[in-house]
Amino acid sequence: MRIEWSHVSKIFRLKPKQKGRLSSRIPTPSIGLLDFSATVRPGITAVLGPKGSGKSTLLRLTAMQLVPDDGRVTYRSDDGSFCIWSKSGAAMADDPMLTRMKQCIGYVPPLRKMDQTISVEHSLMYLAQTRRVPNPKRRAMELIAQWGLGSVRRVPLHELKPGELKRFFLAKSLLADPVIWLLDEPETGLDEMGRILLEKALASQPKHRITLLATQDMDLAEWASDLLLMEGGSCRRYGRKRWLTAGVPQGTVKAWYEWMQTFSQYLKSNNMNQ
Ligand SMILES: Nc1ncnc2c1ncn2[C@@H]1O[C@H](COP(=O)(O)OP(=O)(O)OP(=O)(O)O)[C@@H](O)[C@H]1O
Repeated sequence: MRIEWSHVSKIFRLKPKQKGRLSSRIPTPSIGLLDFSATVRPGITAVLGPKGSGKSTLLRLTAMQLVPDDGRVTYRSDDGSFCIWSKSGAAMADDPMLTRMKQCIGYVPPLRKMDQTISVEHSLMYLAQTRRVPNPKRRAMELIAQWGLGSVRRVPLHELKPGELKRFFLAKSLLADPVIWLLDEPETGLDEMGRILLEKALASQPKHRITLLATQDMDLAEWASDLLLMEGGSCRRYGRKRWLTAGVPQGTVKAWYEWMQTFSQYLKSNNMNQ
């Protein structure tokens, strides 16, 4: 499997606020992605970049939760078959190829509150059934054990502590054993046990899986095989971690990332002075 993004753009248009109310005047555009092109292969790709550089937009779009304004995402299988997510593709909402592809994607959103009264166990079993996972009860129990949720399996989702909820989201994203695993800042709200279990899952991930790990945590990014650096909604750099980090004396993702940011700031200030 490969994921190819070709000239993908996503612009959010927010109505400007006026005296605390939404005005009907011209909306302010905000760049989510701008002419983003890249291709990723199986392995773990750390998606890095400053706040607002488009990491979450890239993941939500790849999870088919957002529709691109322009360009397309191609999910290309090893047998030559492919599936395209684009504005025109999204119009065919019940396309069986897209539905099948969506089932191959596990997405972990940034931490958010849940007001659901369903228990951890029932929620996982129900979701496994709706996704037609074989033997839903067994799969739910496997994930409860894998993510250390045994003691809270009968607890309603709205009563979970943030760390437990994060582990629940991680478990849920893996229900259908996804070929594509999208993690949006998984470190946020994660407890100590969750951190250990997440690192274990990254270390033992199946060879065919593509994991996109959007993170601000440079230690977590060390688990990646590839690095993708974003800036202003575009791909600034993509490549093997070992080659990119070989260019900095410390040889770490943190040092490479800081060096790239210094370089960016230098270029920006140089352009402003011209
Ligand atoms: N739903 C939305 N409505 C309006 N603007 C949005 C929306 N989602 C993202 N944006 C804007 O798009 C840009 C990219 O945001 P995005 O969240 O993708 O960046 P990010 O790199 O994930 O940032 P962070 O590290 O803060 O999560 C930002 O300017 C953001 O304000």
